[in-house]
Amino acid sequence: MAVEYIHHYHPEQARPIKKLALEVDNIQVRHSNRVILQGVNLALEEGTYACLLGESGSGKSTLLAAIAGMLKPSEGIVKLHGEMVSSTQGHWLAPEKRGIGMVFQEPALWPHMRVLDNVLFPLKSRGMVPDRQRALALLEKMDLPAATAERRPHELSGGQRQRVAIARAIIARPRLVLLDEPLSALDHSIREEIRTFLRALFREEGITALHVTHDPEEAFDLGTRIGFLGAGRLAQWDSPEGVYRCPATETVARLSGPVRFLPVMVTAVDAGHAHLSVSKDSLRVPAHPELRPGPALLALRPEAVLCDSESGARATVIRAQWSRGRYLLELELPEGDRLLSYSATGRMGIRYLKIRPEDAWCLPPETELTAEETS
Ligand SMILES: Nc1ncnc2c1ncn2[C@@H]1O[C@H](COP(=O)(O)OP(=O)(O)OP(=O)(O)O)[C@@H](O)[C@H]1O
Repeated sequence: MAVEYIHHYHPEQARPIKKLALEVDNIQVRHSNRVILQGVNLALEEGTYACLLGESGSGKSTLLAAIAGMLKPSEGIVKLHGEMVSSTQGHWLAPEKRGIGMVFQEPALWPHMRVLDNVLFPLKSRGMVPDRQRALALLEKMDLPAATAERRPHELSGGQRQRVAIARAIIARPRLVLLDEPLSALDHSIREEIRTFLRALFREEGITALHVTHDPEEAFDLGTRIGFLGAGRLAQWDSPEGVYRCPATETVARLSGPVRFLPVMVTAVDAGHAHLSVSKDSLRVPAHPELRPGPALLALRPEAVLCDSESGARATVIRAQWSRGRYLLELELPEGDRLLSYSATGRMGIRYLKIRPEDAWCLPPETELTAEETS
């Protein structure tokens, strides 16, 4: 799937040009002769909040480490705001000079310092003026009033400590903020609360962010761009809608929300659509650009399957789960394939299904590659 780069200016285009805050070009990382990342390209426009999803061990943290300068890639380049900070031709900017703010799963605050001094630490350590007013304003925006600024980290809750860590990461107006699973150790309600702060504060400050998470809800809530790493490669880099509606692979589809797959035979492909049949119905559905006639997978989100019809393919409800004001049903077709659908009722038993072709997506069967095989 094509990686999106800056859209060059064209007089007819109303879209303003934005500068690139980060360019990663053809990065390869090896550990003990094992390829961890292979040919990864991505570009972040200034002010973008991008989220990176991927299965455990797919190389997400390794990519952040390569961008931050905590490891040297064996191939490829990294540029920050147009400046080459890492290349195999000898460019190398030390991590502390890259102007990157970092937030990890654990806040890692200095226990002996007051909250205010923790937030001011990046300024002091770089010999910059410790801007107390800015620190207090950032804490205030994170709903941490002045009295909290006087406390020590152990006198705060886990969610408050992570908000302090976020304020510390942005105090020095970094060129880029990397967040590695920053909310994973927190309760659901606290995660939602901090997401609200992150969204508002990062937009207000115009900060560019790359946020690694394993939680699709978090990625879709925060990300204006979403990337997927699989076996050390970037499988997709797209808008949230693009990822959800047109996933590049079966794994991306699974990791980006509820979905089931039907094995189908594509008889023809025209103008980005595949012709196929499901339960004797002929369908023309949007298709992956690399799809060819032959065996394929039909990816069906719950929205693509209507189950309250009077007629259609017969299926049995095998599970009904109350989900945000409606039921998410799992239905089994006579051949044993399973689909998901939303319904106003959780009634078990027989339903008749219809597929909404415009909400379906046809993609080639996945060929699983491991990072080692790609080397
Ligand atoms: N220093 C290292 N030496 C050897 N192998 C490493 C090293 N660091 C990471 N790896 C391996 O690289 C692969 C990718 O690790 P990484 O932590 O980047 O994955 P991840 O996608 O962030 O995983 P998770 O979601 O579980 O945190 C893993 O197989 C890991 O064991």
